[in-house]
Amino acid sequence: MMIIESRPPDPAEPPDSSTPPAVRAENLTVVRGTRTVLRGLDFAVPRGQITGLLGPSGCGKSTLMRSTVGTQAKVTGTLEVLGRPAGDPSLRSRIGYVTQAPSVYDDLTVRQNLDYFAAILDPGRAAVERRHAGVTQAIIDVDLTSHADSLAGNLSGGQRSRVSLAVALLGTPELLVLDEPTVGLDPVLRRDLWNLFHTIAAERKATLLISSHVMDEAERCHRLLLMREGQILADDTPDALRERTDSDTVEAAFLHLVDEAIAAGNQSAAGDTTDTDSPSGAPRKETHR
Ligand SMILES: Nc1ncnc2c1ncn2[C@@H]1O[C@H](COP(=O)(O)OP(=O)(O)OP(=O)(O)O)[C@@H](O)[C@H]1O
Repeated sequence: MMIIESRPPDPAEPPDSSTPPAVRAENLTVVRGTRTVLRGLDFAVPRGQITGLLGPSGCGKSTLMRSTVGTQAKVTGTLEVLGRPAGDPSLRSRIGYVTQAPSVYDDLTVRQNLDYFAAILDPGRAAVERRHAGVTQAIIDVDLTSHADSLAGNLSGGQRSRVSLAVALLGTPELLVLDEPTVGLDPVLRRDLWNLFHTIAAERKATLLISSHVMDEAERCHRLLLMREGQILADDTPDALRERTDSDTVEAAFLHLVDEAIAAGNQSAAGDTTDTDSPSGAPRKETHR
């Protein structure tokens, strides 16, 4: 694998305005239990780029991802994915999704895990060779060739995460939704995975939506959705965010935006006591394009 730079390479191509964005949300609202977890979000995720979804634990990142892949209940508002309503059956083979917990069978080897999922995606005897080639390529992509015949149960946490990622890469999906794929990994593995994400975006022209609560990973994304308490604080490039907030890092920019949101919330609370929907008094959203 190549060495990653701390700044992301340019996207393969500028976003094509004639095709709809990979994800488009308007007034996206999600209720879980008795709580409104996502609060009227508006955003667009452009195609062919890496968009980072960043925010503190519990702010709603996984909920937004589950909504995008169609596994979340009680979703209202508009949510379009690759030009179709989220959850549309036609999207199943076009999206790869990796949850936070690696979903692999411990009693199967790496290759057997992939063979199993490949057979579901692309069944039939006629597809044997195509499946074999796809599985071999996915194992190479995640750098697990030397462990292809190891039982998944005997792998390290990072290696198991990469098996999950390899499963998501089968079938060359147009959109990859990765929920905290680097959590718990050492710095070298994190760097290698980010290299892989950039290769996937550049060579396959795929769109990647990647969540993280590690702010230094933000610098590796083409665009960022910064979230806090179920709302979007900012939707912009890392450069634009740093510039706009006069900050050296995305982390400092994020803190600046949080302070701004709290100050604006305090002001509106002082002037208007009727809006009790926002738990921290933060504004409903601030979307910058
Ligand atoms: N089944 C549920 N019922 C009620 N509330 C829930 C449920 N699942 C999650 N929540 C709440 O929804 C909010 C958003 O959760 P979510 O998992 O989307 O956050 P997150 O940003 O992905 O967090 P993390 O980074 O820790 O994974 C949290 O406050 C959480 O407590």
